[in-house]
Amino acid sequence: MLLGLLYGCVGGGVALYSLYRWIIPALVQYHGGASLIWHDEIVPWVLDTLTGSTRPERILAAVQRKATKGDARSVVNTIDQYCRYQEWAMNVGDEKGAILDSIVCEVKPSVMLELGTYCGYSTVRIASMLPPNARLLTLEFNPAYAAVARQVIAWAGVEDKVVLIEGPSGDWIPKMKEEFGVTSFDLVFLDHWKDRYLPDTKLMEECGLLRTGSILLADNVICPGTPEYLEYVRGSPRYESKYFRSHLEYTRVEDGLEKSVFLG
Ligand SMILES: C[S@@+](CC[C@H](N)C(=O)[O-])C[C@H]1O[C@@H](n2cnc3c(N)ncnc32)[C@H](O)[C@@H]1O
Ligand SMILES: [Mg+2]
Repeated sequence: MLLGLLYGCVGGGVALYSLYRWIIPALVQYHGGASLIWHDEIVPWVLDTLTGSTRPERILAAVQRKATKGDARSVVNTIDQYCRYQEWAMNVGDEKGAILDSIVCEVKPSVMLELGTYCGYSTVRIASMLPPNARLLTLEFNPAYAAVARQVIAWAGVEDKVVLIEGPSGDWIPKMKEEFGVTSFDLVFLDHWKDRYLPDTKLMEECGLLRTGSILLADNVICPGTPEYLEYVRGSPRYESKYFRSHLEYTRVEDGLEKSVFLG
């Protein structure tokens, strides 16, 4: 009787763990909405409750445990490993990250803006590809995320190239020229909340932060999706726009990056 109860408990535990670890992730990996609900709401809630820590804190701990200090690639690889096999997170990720790398290499920006830092994954990725003397300004309005990002950026040894600005994009974009001496951005990586892509693009235009040839690179244009932004850059004579098909970070759900050249 007691043995039966024990087997029942162990069996139930194994079944629950398998469901959490393999079965549900396999079922949701091709569906954008289901993937985001599972990975971005249910799993973090469970893990936050069980561990008393937050996902950015766990990502930072993985970096401190596994990544080589001063080695940006090792930091990027450590976060990718953690987020692919342990816990999903909203970094641009390895697959779209390779496209981001190639565009940064091609543009060789002197001054670049990133909207949405989160834990600093893409910040480190971009900063490690920048030419000498280039600057990356990155904006994050969540102070807890910014605190983690500062430590990740320092661990990667790229802090000399990065200016992390805390606050909402709508407040900071109009102050970029006077506060940071920016003339215009060579490249802008848009990866903050999706409903801000279009208003912030228009704000950058109004503030004269885009010059002929400036490039906007927007993440997640399919999942979660930015339909108004896509309609704008694809329909406006002021932009020449191209889609790079890929997948939502760490899943098989379709997503991609939109590269838009500002024509003036
Ligand atoms: C998808 S995550 C960024 C991921 C990061 N670029 C990467 O790939 O590693 C989006 C981040 O943007 C921040 N954010 C959203 N809207 C913002 C805004 N209007 N101003 C500043 N930060 C914002 C969120 O707090 C979140 O950390
Ligand atoms: Mg993204």
